[in-house]
Amino acid sequence: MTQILTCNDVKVDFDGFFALKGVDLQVEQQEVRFLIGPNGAGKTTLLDVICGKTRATEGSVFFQEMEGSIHKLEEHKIALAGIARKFQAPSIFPQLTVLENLELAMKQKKTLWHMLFAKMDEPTKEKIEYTLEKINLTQERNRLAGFLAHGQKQWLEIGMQLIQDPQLLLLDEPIAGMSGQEREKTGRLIHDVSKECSVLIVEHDMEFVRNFSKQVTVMHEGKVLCEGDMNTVQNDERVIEVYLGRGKTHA
Ligand SMILES: Nc1ncnc2c1ncn2[C@@H]1O[C@H](COP(=O)(O)OP(=O)(O)OP(=O)(O)O)[C@@H](O)[C@H]1O
Repeated sequence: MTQILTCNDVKVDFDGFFALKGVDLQVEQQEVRFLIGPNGAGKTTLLDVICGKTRATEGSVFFQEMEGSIHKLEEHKIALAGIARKFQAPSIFPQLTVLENLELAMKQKKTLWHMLFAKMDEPTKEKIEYTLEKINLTQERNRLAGFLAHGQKQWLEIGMQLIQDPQLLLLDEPIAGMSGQEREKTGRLIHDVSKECSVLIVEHDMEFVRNFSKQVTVMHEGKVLCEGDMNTVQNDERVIEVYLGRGKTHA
């Protein structure tokens, strides 16, 4: 398998407080990687570094075949290079339909001329149909996004990222607030997505991780504590200590 992302010794210093103290992480092509760990472990900060929202103080982040580390690139350049980030709060346009939201997301990569004057060509239409199908919203295409159920809004947002053809999708607690059925559908969607792009997910819900993970990376106090399948990490003494040692029982 080819690596798509390599983080080497990534450190983040917030005015003297090191949120990341030297993180090494590799993600392979078509991999779904879960990132877990107690509150404050540095999971979100790591996603922020990868997408360019936060600057690493030290270390490097290599993406695909790109020359040099991407950690000094601006956020929009990293997005253009193929790293998409879905934040916890949906950023869909509630007053537009599902279809219009996807059209808008697709146009983000185009020129101003295209955005204003170009009609949707056949490949664009096909792409939108394909994405609608993938995120399970074909039937909802003409509904205003604001009226969608919570889970559907999250899927639309994932669709708006996917339509821009990322090679790596970063998700921060994608199932927060979802019903059991929505979680199940989201898990399947993520695995479906991974056929086309790698997915790195921060998640606290251990049942979801257990059900949908292959490889899990556990972070603790700004470092990677251990890696492996869920069975391996759950039985790792260090992991038991950081979860149970702090009175947490959900690992
Ligand atoms: N902008 C910032 N300035 C100062 N400290 C920060 C900043 N952002 C995060 N931190 C601190 O860095 C540490 C890591 O935070 P981070 O949000 O990455 O952890 P996390 O593992 O995602 O936690 P959670 O699971 O609670 O979301 C925390 O102690 C947090 O308070």
